[in-house]
Amino acid sequence: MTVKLQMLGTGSAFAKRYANNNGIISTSNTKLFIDCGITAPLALHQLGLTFDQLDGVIITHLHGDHVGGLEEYGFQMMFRYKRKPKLYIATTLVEPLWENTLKGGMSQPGLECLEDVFDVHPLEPDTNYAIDDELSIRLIQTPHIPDKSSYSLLVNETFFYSADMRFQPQLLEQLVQQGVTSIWHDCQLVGAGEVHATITELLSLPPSIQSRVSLMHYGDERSEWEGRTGLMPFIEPHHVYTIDS
Ligand SMILES: Nc1ccn([C@@H]2O[C@@H]3COP(=O)(O)O[C@H]3[C@H]2O)c(=O)n1
Ligand SMILES: [Zn+2]
Ligand SMILES: [Zn+2]
Repeated sequence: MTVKLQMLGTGSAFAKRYANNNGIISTSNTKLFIDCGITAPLALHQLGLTFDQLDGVIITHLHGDHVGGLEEYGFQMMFRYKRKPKLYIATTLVEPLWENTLKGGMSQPGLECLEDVFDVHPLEPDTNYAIDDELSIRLIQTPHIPDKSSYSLLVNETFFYSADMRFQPQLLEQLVQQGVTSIWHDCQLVGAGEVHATITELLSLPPSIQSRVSLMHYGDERSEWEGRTGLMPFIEPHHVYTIDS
């Protein structure tokens, strides 16, 4: 059983050297986007892939660097490939994704709700969902923007993908105690960490946690930080990682 994860990009929302922090998670049967942000359609093309080569998408929250590519994804699947992609998303985000993000661009006669475009699979947090025989996903609600729902992903009980979240050392400790062996964490390299964990905060983690952490969702200043991130390597865009070995 091998689950692979390849990042289309590893950049922060404002990064220009790195595409949005979106991934492709795959098993022998299934290939899904993890988020589909503004730069995802171009990043996918640059990897030599097309939308019909994926089965669907898992969404973590409604910022543009995570959902800004969904209009093109939905339209390409509808008009070019004639198939509804799967959309795995927290129940709380189903209505706002349509009403606040997609409706303005996508609504027309026959396209009146999210289900008209996607095969929607609403997910409850703290519940494991078997995507296929090799892949289970659990959403964990984590703090990002006050009063806006945002979710991290726990994959096969062993891999934690923060998506966008503020520093939560107790949660990270608890996850490791429960058997998580690998943590991919968003990382703000410059400035105060009002909505993301900062590199300073992450460097305060004990070695037992740091040794499991890799850094993603970083800014264009990454090169200035090479060798200065403790035990935590940067995730490389486009590299194919095996995440549950
Ligand atoms: N309260 C907020 C809201 C947003 N932001 C910035 O906007 C970005 C949106 O995408 P993100 O990846 O969540 O990162 C957010 C912050 O850079 C921010 O800095 N403070
Ligand atoms: Zn983001
Ligand atoms: Zn965000």
